[in-house]
Amino acid sequence: MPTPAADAVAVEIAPSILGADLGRLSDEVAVLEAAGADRLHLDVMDGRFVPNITLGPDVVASLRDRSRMPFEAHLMVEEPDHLLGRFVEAGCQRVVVHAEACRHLHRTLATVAELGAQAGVALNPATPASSIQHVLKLVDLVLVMTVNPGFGGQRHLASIVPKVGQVLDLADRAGQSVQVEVDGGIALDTVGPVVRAGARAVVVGSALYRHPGGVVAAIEEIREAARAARRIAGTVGPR
Ligand SMILES: O=C(CO)[C@H](O)[C@H](O)COP(=O)(O)O
Ligand SMILES: [Fe+2]
Repeated sequence: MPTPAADAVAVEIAPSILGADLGRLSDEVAVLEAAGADRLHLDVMDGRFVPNITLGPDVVASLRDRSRMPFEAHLMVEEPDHLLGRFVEAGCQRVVVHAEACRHLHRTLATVAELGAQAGVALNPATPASSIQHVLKLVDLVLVMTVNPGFGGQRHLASIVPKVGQVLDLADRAGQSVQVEVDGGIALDTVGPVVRAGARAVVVGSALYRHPGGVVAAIEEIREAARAARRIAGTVGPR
């Protein structure tokens, strides 16, 4: 299997641990790393922005010592400014905040960069691509949500997928380069359209843990389906 970096049609796979056995979290992370995950997607929920509570920076810090994968924190947190430093110190290379959760989005993203991490911005299904036009120069990643955030295992909203192309068009016109990652209900049957729309990374949660062959087989199959979708689309350039 070619390494993603050497593979012109690679799509990065970022497992979400939401579907894992959280009582064995560090073992589950080790399995994902051994399975070839490109980075770990850490879903942080505050019980306010979304109706669920998950993990905080102390849990991330203890996982950091046990894994060499890049960590990406997806902060589903209302007004997250006070937590940005905690997640960077805990070892997150990228911090993704929700456009809808930040009163001063530009300032929040600039703070992430000042803290030395890569900044990402996430969009709820109802939030248009145009709402982040003014911050595209501050982010390296746009996370397009294809579920309403808050829970793993929800049905993928295929109607939101065209937003991937809309974000990429906006970035092109602004002369900015961003990666679009799609999060929500990604599985073998949903990964193709999001990749053909231009996504170059996908978050995968419950599909990994539902697969009868286990996490390794699930990552392998979804990675191959994503590569096939890129080949079919004939889009092996940056998009
Ligand atoms: O941000 C999220 C939910 O808010 C999760 O990353 C996402 O839902 C992953 O789980 P699944 O693949 O099961 O949808
Ligand atoms: Fe997520």
